[in-house]
Amino acid sequence: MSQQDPTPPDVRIDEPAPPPKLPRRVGTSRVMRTHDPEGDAAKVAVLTGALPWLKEFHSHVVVIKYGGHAMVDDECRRAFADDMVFLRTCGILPVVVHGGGPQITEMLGRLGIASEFRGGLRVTTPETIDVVRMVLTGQVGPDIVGLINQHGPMAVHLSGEDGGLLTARRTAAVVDGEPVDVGLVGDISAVDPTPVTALLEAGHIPVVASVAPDADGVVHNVNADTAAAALAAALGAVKLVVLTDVEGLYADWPDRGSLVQQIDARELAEILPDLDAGMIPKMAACLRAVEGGVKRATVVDGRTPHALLLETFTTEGTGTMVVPARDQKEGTA
Ligand SMILES: Nc1ncnc2c1ncn2[C@@H]1O[C@H](COP(=O)(O)OP(=O)(O)O)[C@@H](O)[C@H]1O
Ligand SMILES: CC(=O)N[C@@H](CCC(=O)OP(=O)(O)O)C(=O)O
Repeated sequence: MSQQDPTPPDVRIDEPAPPPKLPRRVGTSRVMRTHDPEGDAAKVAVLTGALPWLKEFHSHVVVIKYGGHAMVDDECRRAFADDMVFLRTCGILPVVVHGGGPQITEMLGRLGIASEFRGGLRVTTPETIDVVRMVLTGQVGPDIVGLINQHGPMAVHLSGEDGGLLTARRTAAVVDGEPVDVGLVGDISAVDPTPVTALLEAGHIPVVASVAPDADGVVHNVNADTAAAALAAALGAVKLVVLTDVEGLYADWPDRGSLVQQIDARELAEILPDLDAGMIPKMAACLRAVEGGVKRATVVDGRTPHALLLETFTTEGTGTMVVPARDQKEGTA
């Protein structure tokens, strides 16, 4: 080291040493934080803005239809599970009805069976129903339960076959206004909500697969939107949220230029016959729920993590909301 350079070799004067890392809250150590009044005000606004909705939904059932197309990636699936636990922890009673259309199609493909849809419903042969039942009750449902239960043993899976929950009646698809036979596909003719209410009372989050026996015990494939709507009405749910792979209902499909924010049951009934395949069972389900006494039914983009929280706890919401027609609202007020 020269006389002109008094700096000891182990000290670098050009890069100041980083400040010591302080634990945020340990004993009496000081806690450092950046002063950010605007950021804090925004956080407070979000929290206080949620209050009316927490009050509105507290102790009420909210049915969430979780579509197979919304189970896109691990982040979304984890966010969905977090949201269910969030609702339950807030004192809201979430009931999940799940689909699994893409997962069924994938399994059928692996087994060399082609998938065909008519009017948004899967053509279901006796061979197909076995796969539908296996995928929904043996794969998709338990996967959802597993994710939720990473927070604690809350979720319990059941299907429409369990405890007499759902009874199906064979139904046809509607294509160009005409009924078309699609095999072992059912609509819901009866709901006995007891198995679900018992789970809710025990503090659980019921997760329901949409297969159901008819009056003779023959298992039918029920579109999950349809099952969710029937269950929401039977449970007296305050809200139905349908998570899918699109932002909501577009008035100008397939251009996606104009998303419908809110539509009432009467307007929806008018446009329903003109909708395209995937949206028919979905919007018919929203209509059925609202006509069955559910105050609002919303179609939300499940590919956006936590879209459900945004929809539930903000006044602006997100997606497309179906509300009762004005005279229906007055009649039920
Ligand atoms: N008017 C519309 N607005 C939005 N999406 C529509 C419309 N008409 C048809 N669709 C289609 O419906 C699909 C949603 O239905 P589907 O694929 O059955 O969903 P899921 O699997 O969630 O039940 C959308 O991805 C879109 O391709
Ligand atoms: C009759 C009918 O179409 N049943 C559906 C049931 C699953 C479902 O509805 O799944 P998504 O919600 O993911 O579409 C099917 O077989 O695909």
